[in-house]
Amino acid sequence: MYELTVLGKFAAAHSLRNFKGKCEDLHGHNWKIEVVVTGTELDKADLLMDFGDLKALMNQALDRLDHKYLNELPPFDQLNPSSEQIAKHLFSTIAQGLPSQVTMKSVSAWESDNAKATYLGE
Ligand SMILES: Nc1nc2c(c(=O)[nH]1)N=C([C@H](O)[C@H](O)COP(=O)(O)OP(=O)(O)OP(=O)(O)O)CN2
Ligand SMILES: [Zn+2]
Repeated sequence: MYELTVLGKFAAAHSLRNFKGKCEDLHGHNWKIEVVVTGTELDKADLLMDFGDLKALMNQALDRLDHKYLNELPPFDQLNPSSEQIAKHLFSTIAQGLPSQVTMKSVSAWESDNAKATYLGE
């Protein structure tokens, strides 16, 4: 089994609905994102998949969030833009673009240097 990890980042504003504290107010974060995929079959170049292709898929998903007010952007107009929901959203978005021999393992969203949420699938 092989595992690849790529890192990305985006900056955005959010507010957490029903959060009884300061995070209910509008504020922003520089999220750091970790995407981890796995698979067993290597291609003719002995790659599970090209890091560049995986980064391109990730960055396409992150570009949609970058410098936005997340609460106005689907699905976060309905779901709270917590780091948990951001990780889950990126997991399903990026998974749709993976080649058939590659499986999404996890997406982690670091909200600060010392706090992250990870989505591992159902
Ligand atoms: N499990 C989660 N907990 C919290 C989330 C989250 O997405 N998942 N998000 C927040 C807020 O976004 C909030 O902005 C974080 O604020 P806080 O915890 O106070 O952290 P700070 O960046 O202000 O750093 P300090 O450690 O307090 O200095 C809250 N919880
Ligand atoms: Zn926040």
